[in-house]
Amino acid sequence: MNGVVIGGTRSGVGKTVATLAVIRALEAAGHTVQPAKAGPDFIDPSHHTAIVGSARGSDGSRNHDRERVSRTLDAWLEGIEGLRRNYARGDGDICVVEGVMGLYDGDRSSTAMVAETLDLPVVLVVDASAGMESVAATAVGFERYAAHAGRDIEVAGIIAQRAHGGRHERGIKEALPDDLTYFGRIPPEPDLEIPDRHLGLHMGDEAPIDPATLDEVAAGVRTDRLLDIAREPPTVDPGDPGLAREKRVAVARDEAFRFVYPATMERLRARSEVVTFAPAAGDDVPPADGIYLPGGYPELHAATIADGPVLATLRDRAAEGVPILGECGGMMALAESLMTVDGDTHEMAGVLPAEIEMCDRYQALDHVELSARESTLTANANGSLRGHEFHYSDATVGADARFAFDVERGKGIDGEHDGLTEHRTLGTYAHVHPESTAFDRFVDAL
Ligand SMILES: NC(=O)CC[C@H](N)C(=O)O
Repeated sequence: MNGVVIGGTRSGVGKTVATLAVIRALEAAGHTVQPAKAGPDFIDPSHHTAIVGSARGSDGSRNHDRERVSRTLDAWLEGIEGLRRNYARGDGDICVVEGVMGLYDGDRSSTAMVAETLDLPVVLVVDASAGMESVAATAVGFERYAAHAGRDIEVAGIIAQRAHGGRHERGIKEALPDDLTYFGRIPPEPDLEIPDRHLGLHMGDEAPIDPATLDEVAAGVRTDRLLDIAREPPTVDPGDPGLAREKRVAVARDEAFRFVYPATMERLRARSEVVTFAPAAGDDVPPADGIYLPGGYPELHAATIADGPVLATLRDRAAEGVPILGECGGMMALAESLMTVDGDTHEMAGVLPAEIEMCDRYQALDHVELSARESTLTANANGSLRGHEFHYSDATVGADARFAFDVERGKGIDGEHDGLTEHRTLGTYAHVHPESTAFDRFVDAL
């Protein structure tokens, strides 16, 4: 699958909207697009997933008929081979990879590292709202910096963000040197703003950009030029399809539990039967050999979750020794209590000895590395596990708390440990990527 990387000069330059416009433009031209996101974030990919597959070809037909979930590409979490495998499992004739932060930012997995690992060309999104020739100068700087940074990447050209048509656009195009291609512009347009909340933008299904507006914007993207530069990464075996599906895993999936890497679902589905349930809609946990509670926003649905049947069932299953994994928001539901920013305290499942309190700012936001202390559910061949933490909540743990991990980098639950464990239940602030193999261990432990 050919691909391109949409990199930015900085965070907040408009990469997500540019990426959505590129996806939409390529689909309108008849292509089947696999979206992807550099870095561990769950939110931007939800916007890709919400928009992909919704464009219609010029004959009015849909280009494909199934949901195409945006893939997470992180060189540090997945490793070089893992990242290439994850890419290779994508589905489409072209992959559009949205970068993270500025092109070179991030010492463990920058957009530039992802582009280099996959040998994909970079299209740079440059803010053109207050510049013309300077837009070109910025692009030249980003191109030249690759050699200085020792990154073997090609900055192929730019998308001008917040650029008007006519004189403004002409000025930018004329200023670009021959080796930088103009791939189009995104107009200054207030309807393209995606609303924020704690942890980032609203999710794609909650705050969709009006598709008609996006289509107008997509008309400014030069798909012919993008297709010219798109190329294929080094080939890699996409990995084994998995074992027999003897076991059943129940996965919470709703507005409260929504931070799930597609690779995680694939890994679970390849090795077990997956049933989903929606605690925020009042669902109970279906019968299963193991339970996975991903992160999300349980604090926004705490009263509904507390009133429903799910917490009592989690408590019973945990005591029966059913393996349960809760990541961040999932761990919060397994804790004793959850206090929201309004000061309301809700009782949670009470499996793990922690009281959770929502704060009004980030308590952690970074990659994490954990080493296993005692656990059947975790750790790869090196005894370490890589993940990502981002949350506003803080946990106060009881003196009797038992932890599965020491924190090698990051914050974990108390600054030194992560992975509260009781019975065969594990709660982490880390979101683990399946390429760091925790999920194989989890499924094996069923
Ligand atoms: N990453 C998550 O699952 C976040 C959980 C919760 N919304 C918090 O901010 O703490």
